[in-house]
Amino acid sequence: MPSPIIPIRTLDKNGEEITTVGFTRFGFDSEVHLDVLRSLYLRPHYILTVGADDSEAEAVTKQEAQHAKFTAGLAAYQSKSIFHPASQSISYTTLSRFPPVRLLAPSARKRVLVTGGAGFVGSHLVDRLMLLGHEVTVIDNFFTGSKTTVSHWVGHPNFELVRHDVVEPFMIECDQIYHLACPASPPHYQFNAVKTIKTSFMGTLNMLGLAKRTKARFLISSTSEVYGDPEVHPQPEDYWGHVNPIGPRACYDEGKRVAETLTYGFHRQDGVDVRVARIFNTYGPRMNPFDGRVVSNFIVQALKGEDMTVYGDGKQTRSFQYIHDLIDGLIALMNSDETRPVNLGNSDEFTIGEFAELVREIVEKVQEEDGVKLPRRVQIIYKPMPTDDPQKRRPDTTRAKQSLQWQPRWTVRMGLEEMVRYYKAKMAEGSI
Ligand SMILES: O=c1ccn([C@@H]2O[C@H](COP(=O)(O)OP(=O)(O)O[C@H]3OC[C@@H](O)[C@H](O)[C@H]3O)[C@@H](O)[C@H]2O)c(=O)[nH]1
Repeated sequence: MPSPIIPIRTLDKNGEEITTVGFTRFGFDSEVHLDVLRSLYLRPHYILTVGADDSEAEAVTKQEAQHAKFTAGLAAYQSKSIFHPASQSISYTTLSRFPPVRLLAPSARKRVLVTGGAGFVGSHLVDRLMLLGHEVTVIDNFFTGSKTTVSHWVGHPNFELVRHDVVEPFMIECDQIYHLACPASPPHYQFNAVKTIKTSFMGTLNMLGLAKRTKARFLISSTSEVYGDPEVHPQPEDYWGHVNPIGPRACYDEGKRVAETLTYGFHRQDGVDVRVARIFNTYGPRMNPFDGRVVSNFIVQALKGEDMTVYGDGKQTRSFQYIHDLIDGLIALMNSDETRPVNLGNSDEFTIGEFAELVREIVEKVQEEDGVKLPRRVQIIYKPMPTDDPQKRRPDTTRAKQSLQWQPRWTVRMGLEEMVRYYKAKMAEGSI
């Protein structure tokens, strides 16, 4: 894989530079250059909009010049978008070349189904699997996912995108199933609680049925929410949890709990080869800026100069993991022999109040680097605490370390900086 140069230095928790993500483990090579991955999601945030006096051609020329400056000659594998404020419209161009993918021997190439593959986590998994040379089919109902997250692969011979809702059966021949489909942000999953439970239960039932027939290995994305408002801290996998079965979060918490129960039912009864990832709070580029979760809310608020909304007194805690660490963990788990549930999360724990201050500081730093003058410092304001909001959360990742030799590498600061740059680009193109 060529290693193009993008002038961003990312240091891991030990101060070592991160140039690649992934690793060879359990006979599966998941390593790709970070710069190649970035070229799929990180647009230069200097995207120009068409000015009142600019023709579209002039705007494109200006945009290309800025683009070349930022990427130092690297082809960014994304369609270009040009925002026209006067008509509130956006023009997309098509890609002239797909990102280069590894050439694998047919015996090494896997046919992988990713449900929810146009979502935040799914699209990053798709990028990785595609760059590694596998054949990927995405099914998504686009309730919270978006075609734009995978549009750079549409038309590629190794890729297929299908609009499909997992509550209906789906037939395909495949070797591995990453079952990620389900809204994950509290406002989204509470929007239609019955549909969320249906998705968790019937979607998982359908995908397990498919795994049984095809003998594909099945991985489900479960969640730290199965621990509810935990009485044990940090949370190991053998903690059974503390969930309110009739509260507003139950559609998701109990939905995922029953999905895990189904998964182990098929495993014991039918010998389906299963993997269960309990994912803790994760953030990164392509997270829907309006999905209502804390990281996207805080960054968007700070970038727009609006007050940052802390719910409750801000003393509740969360531990935030960067998307690339999660994808490393998911791929390692899928290819390992570990059939027990595995926590995937970062153990760097923050109170939400502290986290708001950190996000504000990072947004200010990036704005300063870009020469943006802020009219005033954004304020942190307090709003009512949502019902049943867990008071603390931090993963015990001993099992992931022992079984997968996996530990998060990204510092929260590094991940946040990248996400701020991503959202700046989104704002520049008018989509935030
Ligand atoms: O604007 C906001 C948004 C959220 N918050 C608070 O920040 C904390 C984190 O909230 P989020 O909505 O980001 O996420 P939660 O931890 O509640 O749920 C998440 O848990 C793990 C995943 O499986 C799911 O993606 C999601 O359900 C909560 O205490 C919430 O009340 C704010 O203070 N302000």
